[in-house]
Amino acid sequence: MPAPLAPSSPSTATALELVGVVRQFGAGAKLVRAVRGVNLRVERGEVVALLGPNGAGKTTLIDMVLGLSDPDEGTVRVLGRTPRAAVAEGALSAVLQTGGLLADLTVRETVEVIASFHGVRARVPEVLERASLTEIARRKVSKCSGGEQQRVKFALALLPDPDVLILDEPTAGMDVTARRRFWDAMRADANAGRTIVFATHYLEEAEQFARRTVVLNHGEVVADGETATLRASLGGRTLQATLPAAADELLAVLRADTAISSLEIDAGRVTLRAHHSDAVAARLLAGGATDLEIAAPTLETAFTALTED
Ligand SMILES: Nc1ncnc2c1ncn2[C@@H]1O[C@H](COP(=O)(O)OP(=O)(O)OP(=O)(O)O)[C@@H](O)[C@H]1O
Repeated sequence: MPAPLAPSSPSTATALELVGVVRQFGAGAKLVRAVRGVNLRVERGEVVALLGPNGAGKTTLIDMVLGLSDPDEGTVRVLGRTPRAAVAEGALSAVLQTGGLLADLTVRETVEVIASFHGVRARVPEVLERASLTEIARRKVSKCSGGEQQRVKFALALLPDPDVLILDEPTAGMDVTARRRFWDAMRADANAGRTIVFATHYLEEAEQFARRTVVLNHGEVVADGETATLRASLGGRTLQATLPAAADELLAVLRADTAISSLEIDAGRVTLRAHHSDAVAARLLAGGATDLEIAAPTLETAFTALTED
C-alpha cells in the first residue's frame, strides 16, 4: 500500500490554488452566478493583479480565498491548507475595503493593540516603518486621511508576517500621491518575497506593480498571463492621422481591412486600433493622410477588448 502523502510544508506548497471554484447567490429568477468555475494557481513570491469591471466577482473570490465564505463547488487551498487554517497560523492576511479602525486610538496604539493580540509587539516598529507610518504614529486614526488609514490596515495585515497577502482594492478613493506612497510601501514588501494578490480597478496599478495579471469578467477568468504580454497581445496599436479632404476612398479601404479592430472619426482626424500597424500606417500615408501618430498599446485597450460585452 502506498504511504499516505504528507501535507506539504508551508515553505514548499503553492501559495494559492483554486480548482473549479463556484459561488452563487440567491435562487430561481434571482440567481447570481458570481464566480463560475475559476481555476487559479499562484506560486510563492508572485505578485498578481486581479482586474475586472464592477461586479466581475473579484470580492466574492477574495472572500473565499480568505475563508470568509465557502465555495458552493470546488476547492481553495492557501499554502496547501484551508484558508481558515492559513489565517489562524498567520500565514495569510488581508487589507480589505470594509472593516473599520477605532477612531480614538493613535496609529501606534492601533498597531500595538493588534500586535498584542498576535503576541508580536516586538514587530511594531518594523511594521510602522514598512507601512510608512513612523512619522504619523502619534496621530489619531480619526485625523488620518483615507490613504493613511489604508496604510494602517496594511500595517495590521503585516503584523503576523504573512507569506500571502491579499488586498481588495487597497487604494480605492485615494488621490494620486497617496496611491503612489501606498504602492511604494507595497513594492518594498513584494521585493522581500511575499506573495501578493491584489484586486484593482486601476489598470496602471496592474501595469506598474504586477508582473502577472488575471482578468475576471462575469465570474470567469478571461485572461491570465504576464501583464506586459497581455497588453501587447490584446491591445493592438492605436494610430491617429488627419484625413485628406477627399477621404472616401481611403476610408473604404480602411473599413474593409480586417486587421483594424476599431475606427472612429472626429473633426477630420481618424483614430483606429490595428494589429499590423506598419501596414495600416503605410496605407494611411499612401491615401494622403498626414500628421500620423502611433501609440503603443495600453493595458486599458486590452482590458476593454476583453471585457466589452
Ligand atoms: N451577498 C450577495 N448577495 C447577492 N449577490 C451578491 C452578493 N455579493 C455579491 N453579489 C453579486 O455577485 C456579483 C459579483 O460581485 P463582486 O462584489 O464579487 O464583484 P467585484 O468584481 O468585486 O465588483 P466591484 O469591483 O464593484 O467591487 C455581482 O453581481 C454582485 O451583485
